[in-house]
Amino acid sequence: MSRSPSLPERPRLDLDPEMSEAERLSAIRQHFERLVAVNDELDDRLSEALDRREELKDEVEQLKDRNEALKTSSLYVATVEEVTDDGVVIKQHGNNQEVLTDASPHLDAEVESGDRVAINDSFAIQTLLDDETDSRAQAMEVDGSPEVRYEDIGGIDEQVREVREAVEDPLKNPEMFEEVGVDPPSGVLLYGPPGTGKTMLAKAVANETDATFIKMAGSELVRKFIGEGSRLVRDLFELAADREPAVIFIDEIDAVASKRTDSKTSGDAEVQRTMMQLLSEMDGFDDRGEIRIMAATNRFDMLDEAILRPGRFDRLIEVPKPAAEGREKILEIHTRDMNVADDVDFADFAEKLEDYSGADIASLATEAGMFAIRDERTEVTRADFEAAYEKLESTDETTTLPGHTDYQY
Ligand SMILES: Nc1ncnc2c1ncn2[C@@H]1O[C@H](COP(=O)(O)OP(=O)(O)OP(=O)(O)O)[C@@H](O)[C@H]1O
Repeated sequence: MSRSPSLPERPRLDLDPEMSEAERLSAIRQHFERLVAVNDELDDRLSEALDRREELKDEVEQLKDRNEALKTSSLYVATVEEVTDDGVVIKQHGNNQEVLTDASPHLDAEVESGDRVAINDSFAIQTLLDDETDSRAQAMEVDGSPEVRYEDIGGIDEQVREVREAVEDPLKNPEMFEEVGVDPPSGVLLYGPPGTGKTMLAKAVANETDATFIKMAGSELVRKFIGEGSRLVRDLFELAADREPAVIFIDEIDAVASKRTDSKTSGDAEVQRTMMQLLSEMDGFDDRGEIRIMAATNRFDMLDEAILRPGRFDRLIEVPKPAAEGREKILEIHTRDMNVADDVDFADFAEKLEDYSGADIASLATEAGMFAIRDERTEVTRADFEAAYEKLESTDETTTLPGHTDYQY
């Protein structure tokens, strides 16, 4: 930081009593001239300082305006194509329009070709965004060979059968559908309470068909920047086309496909645009080859009917919480690798796990194992399962777990 130069030294008047009248007059005159010079210099400094203060004030105002603009207006996402002497060429996401524009002065030196940027209504670059590949990688989970198998899923055999028919058969035997002359379902929507195995079903079917599993959370599609959600949807389908056979799985689809609300905020409009992009990708689905699309929701009641039309999510599969027999099966699955004592009767124990989801049962089994470990035992006993049950039930009184919440679906 630069320091302001030190102030000029204050002139001193030294009058010697020995001096003649004329000498004293001359000394006083010189002192007066020095005082005037110092005064002039101080005047200059003062006016410089005042100018600087005005400049800083302007800068503060500009920063305030920019801050306000960033806070209140929606920004669009674009990629920098080229930095030229005449300005910066950007390409907007969403409509691919190229525009010659400028960066805000504070970004001028930083903008480089290939950067992802946020632009305002007049196309001026406002912010440099994170690397796109990072944000895409965050938004999508890609698994070349998911480990879940059908045998790992308990209590929902009928749903497994339906998913196999709607997703696996068209991937494995497309010619059968052609010969018979029926179109396989375009998209499969799994709906039901959380933790019932919807994601597992999608992973298992991808595993069984040697397909790449590509998961995107609906909440990730609801992005801050205009054009980003629809761009991610396009990326999702492009990635699936590169990796086919592939199973696309959109979790929490209600985040992008809820019934239209009356409010007209720019955020809602953006969600709407993202949903439109999703619908248009699905409508062009016939030519997409070996890609199957699945989605899941806990909020079936909230869905916009547009996504349920034929050619879109036209196969609905309800995945409920398991009944007692299913709960027993899930208990067995999650204790497969455990050393369970002979006094444990899963059929009996499953009876009391009324309203437990598969995920609740998975945590109960882990919890029972933890009780044995704490006790330094290698065998998990009936008492451990009872203790785990008591623990989860008491947690339930203060939180919403295990899944005793009323979900509307
Ligand atoms: N039917 C089931 N059989 C065996 N394990 C299950 C079952 N359902 C859930 N689980 C266990 O719960 C975990 C979470 O399940 P999953 O992610 O498939 O649920 P989900 O229905 O997709 O939930 P959400 O709606 O919260 O995404 C699984 O990894 C598994 O351990």
